Amino acid sequence: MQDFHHNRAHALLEHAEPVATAEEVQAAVGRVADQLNLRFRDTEEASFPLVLGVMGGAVVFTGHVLPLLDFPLEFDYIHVTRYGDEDKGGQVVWKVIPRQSVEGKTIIVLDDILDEGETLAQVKERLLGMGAKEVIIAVFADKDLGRKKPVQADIVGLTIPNRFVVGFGMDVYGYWRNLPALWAISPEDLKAATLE
Ligand SMILES: O=P(O)(O)OC[C@H]1O[C@H](OP(=O)(O)OP(=O)(O)O)[C@H](O)[C@@H]1O
Ligand code: HPA
Repeated sequence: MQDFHHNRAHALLEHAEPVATAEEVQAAVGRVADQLNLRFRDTEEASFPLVLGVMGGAVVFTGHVLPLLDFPLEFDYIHVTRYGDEDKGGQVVWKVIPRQSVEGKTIIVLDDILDEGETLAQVKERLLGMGAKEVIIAVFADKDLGRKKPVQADIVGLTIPNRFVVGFGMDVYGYWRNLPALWAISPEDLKAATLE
């Protein structure tokens, strides 16, 4: 079984093409942090935003961006998924909803990728429905689909091509969230690794 996963995970990377190096990834994280710091610097209101990381993909991005933020904040996570171990999105499933009140709060939602936008559209709608004052969406990567999405990100680290990508928290069939750089998986390798 271990051999199976080892081989399958490596086969998926065999023809992968680089999308962003580890250095470019870190530069993108820095840009997101700079924009958030600018937005929350010297705000008139006693702004104390609640940062919500959207697990599981946002775990790496969140871990890198949080220490770069220089304003007081509180942090929690939500867990929402719609891809599971697939390369195509399905229904949005909420595994963990916000565990504290969001009422009246400014929320910063951190996620790894805005792809078709279904996940973050639902997240934003739900948070606003729960009484959040404002929802600011910051994503590490925005996939250029060449069409309008149901939600826009307020802050984007990198705009990436319309390819299935992996690394920096993003997985392919559950593998390779741990890669420090971003790679596009070849469609043939994606197909070959599909389990019946
Ligand atoms: O814009 P969309 O097309 O909705 O896709 C974006 C979402 O897909 C990924 O989550 P996924 O469902 O793969 O779960 P994960 O975070 O556990 O990887 C990613 O973390 C985003 O939350
Ligand atoms: O391109 C992607 N890669 C990994 N996870 C994703 N979730 C949405 N799009 C992607």
